[in-house]
Amino acid sequence: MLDTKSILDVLRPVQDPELQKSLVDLNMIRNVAVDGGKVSFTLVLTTPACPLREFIVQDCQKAVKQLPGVETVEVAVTAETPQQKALPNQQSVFGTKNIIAISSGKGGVGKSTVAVNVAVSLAQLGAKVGLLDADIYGPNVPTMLGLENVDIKVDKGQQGDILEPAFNYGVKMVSMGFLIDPDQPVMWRGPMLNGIIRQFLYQVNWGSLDYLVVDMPPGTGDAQLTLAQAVPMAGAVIVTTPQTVSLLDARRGLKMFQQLGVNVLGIVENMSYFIPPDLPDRTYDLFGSGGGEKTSKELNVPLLGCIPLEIALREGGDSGVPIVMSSPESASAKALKAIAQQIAAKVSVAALT
Ligand SMILES: Nc1ncnc2c1ncn2[C@@H]1O[C@H](COP(=O)(O)OP(=O)(O)OP(=O)(O)O)[C@@H](O)[C@H]1O
Repeated sequence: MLDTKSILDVLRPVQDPELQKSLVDLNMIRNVAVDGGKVSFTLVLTTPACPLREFIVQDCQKAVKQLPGVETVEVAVTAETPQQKALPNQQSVFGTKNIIAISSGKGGVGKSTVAVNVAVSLAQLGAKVGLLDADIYGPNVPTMLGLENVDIKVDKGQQGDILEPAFNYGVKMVSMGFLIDPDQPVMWRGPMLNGIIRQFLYQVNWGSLDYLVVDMPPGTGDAQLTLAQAVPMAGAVIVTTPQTVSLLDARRGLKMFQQLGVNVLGIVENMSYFIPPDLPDRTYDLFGSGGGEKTSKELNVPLLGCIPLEIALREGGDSGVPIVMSSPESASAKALKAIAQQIAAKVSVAALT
């Protein structure tokens, strides 16, 4: 007989491919209903950006259709992102489930480009997303998000000033660029960093967020230390280019996060190959190839993806319309979206294991 129990029994062997556990045991199958031959249930994923969504739905449908008498299987998909737990000396950001640092050993490798496009991709996929631009030396996130000339509002709260984040493309954002005078010499900025990062974590009206993406300053310095000590980090992503120097710097960054006890989610190789706009079928390895893959194998961390060098990606940054918005079908937008999904999946696995 078709009933809730028989449906759950047949779904029990279906596993979440990342967590390698039964969907039923993980409480990811809910609201099972049977109406004659019509079966329906809700699949609750661990991230709205799940890269394997279709695959899991198909697995579920296949399993239920084995039962005699089943005519149709309707699967409603939702998500509940798990929350990263704080260590005893850390203070979580109220309402924020996961903090992800986007870092690089060296400047100019495309760290902000990755941070912005990953944040917008996650929002496009239905996640609640914040972006904290902590890059004190080159805070270019406001330009890339089309928020260059916004005035941020400050609310006088009982516990001090609370900043209202700027907002575009589904992403809430604050930037060092809002607080520092662009003409101020860079050497005066370092000592302010710790205080501003804390202010950006705890005195911004972030609301509820699945992911707070942090665009870190390049290198291995104070910002990384402040963040790792203050808040529970879901993980760090290291952006690099295929050049040898850049990869060496990436290795250093990776070791630093590992020493700070921060889970390194993986490496992103940017500017992997060049796609000429007039010859989109041709690609050129301008900086050599395979470096990211080699480093990921050597250091035993995943390669989350490779992004081509594309003129439209730079133009998207300059014009304030990220490429995942303006040209979602371009090679770099597809790579960035897939990277965002990989990051989200790895964050959920880390929180649940
Ligand atoms: N794959 C790419 N294709 C084309 N242009 C790119 C690509 N990645 C980054 N760029 C461009 O390179 C420049 C530097 O990128 P970005 O600002 O993201 O680097 P960064 O590592 O954050 O630098 P900084 O250290 O100054 O913060 C930008 O103009 C950006 O648009």
